[in-house]
Amino acid sequence: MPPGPQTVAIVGTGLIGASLGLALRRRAPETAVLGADADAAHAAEALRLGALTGTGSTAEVLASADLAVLATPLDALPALMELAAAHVRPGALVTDVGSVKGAVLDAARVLPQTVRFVGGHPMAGAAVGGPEHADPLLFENAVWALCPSPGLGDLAESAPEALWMVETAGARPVVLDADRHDLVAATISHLPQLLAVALVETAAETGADALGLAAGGFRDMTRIAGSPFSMWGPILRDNRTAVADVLASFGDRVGALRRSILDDPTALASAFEHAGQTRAALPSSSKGFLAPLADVVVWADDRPGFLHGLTGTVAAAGLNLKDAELLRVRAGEVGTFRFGFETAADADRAVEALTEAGYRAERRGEG
Ligand SMILES: NC(=O)C1=CN([C@@H]2O[C@H](COP(=O)(O)OP(=O)(O)OC[C@H]3O[C@@H](n4cnc5c(N)ncnc54)[C@H](O)[C@@H]3O)[C@@H](O)[C@H]2O)C=CC1
Ligand SMILES: O=C(O)C(=O)Cc1ccc(O)cc1
Repeated sequence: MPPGPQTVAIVGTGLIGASLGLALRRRAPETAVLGADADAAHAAEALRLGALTGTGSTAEVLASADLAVLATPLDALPALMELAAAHVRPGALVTDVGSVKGAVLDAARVLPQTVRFVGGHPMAGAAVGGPEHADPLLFENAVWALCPSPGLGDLAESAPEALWMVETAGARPVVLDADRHDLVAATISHLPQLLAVALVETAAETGADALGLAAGGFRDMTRIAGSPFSMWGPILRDNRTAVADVLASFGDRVGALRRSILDDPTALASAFEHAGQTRAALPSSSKGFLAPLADVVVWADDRPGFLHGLTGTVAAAGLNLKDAELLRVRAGEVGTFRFGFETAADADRAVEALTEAGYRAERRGEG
């Protein structure tokens, strides 16, 4: 891992900022992490949770930083770039966590030549904001997109602090250009957010009885429908061109599905088959699209302490759980858990230890 900075400043200590602080404090306790927030209660809460080693005004923390992370909603960034231009020390690196990158790289042009900027976007989050929902493991195994300013070249040479931050947070850096990032984010993040909203609105328009009948599929597809507009409004504004293009292509696809439902069952079947194959090829066990983890599936028992015993067995075998997911559960019925391990050997050992302890556990997938 590249060497870390002495002092990190996090401006905006909400969900993402405080989660990053918690992860850095855990993995790099020698690094000072200073925080500032327009809402003093958020900075105080992040400090109380142990995500920060100190707090100060935005200008103060920016002036102390070797690495400054802007973790506010997107609409605050242009003014914060001006503040960073006035206060960040020469030689320091500035980054952000915003969900759109082209507009942020434009705003970063006010930084002086002596201050480097790399746009960042962790591909992990939650539908609720605020430091009270912070989680040190939020970024574990997630992809973290990095979009360097023009002229920076290889980040390992020009901005190792950015790679250090991502890796220390437990995430996997993916370097790409801002335009490509914004088109991909429009497709795999901004479109799904809009579809979740549209699905709920469509069902609500059909009537309360429709929502009452909704099953797991509707729930899965609409989990993010309630994400805060205070975050999504600026995202959709800053990425409106790419989002409008992606919505138009999606509209064409919906139109084609409608035509094939009415007159072309073969085309409909082939769309299902192609989508099924494409979806199956996604590594289910990593949060992003990089190297998959090795999976173990464990059948749940409806008894108190089940999960505690399960994770205890894995820990007692000296194995490091990288990811966990409840796969199927309905009220009053048992489900299955998927556990992800870094290597196939770890996953095999977990199956052995769990089976010995009386659980039904199996390896899944080829990983
Ligand atoms: N929540 C999510 O799932 C993800 C969010 N992001 C991006 O991260 C950014 C932050 O999101 P969250 O942490 O979820 O939001 P949040 O609402 O939990 O935190 C934002 C914090 O910034 C503070 N703030 C607002 N304006 C400020 C200013 N001018 N100066 C200092 N502090 C200010 C707020 O008081 C709040 O504490 C957004 O730009 C979003 O695009 C990226 C990936 C995932
Ligand atoms: O909760 C989820 O599944 C998300 O997809 C969260 C999320 C929201 C915004 C981003 O820019 C990145 C990730």
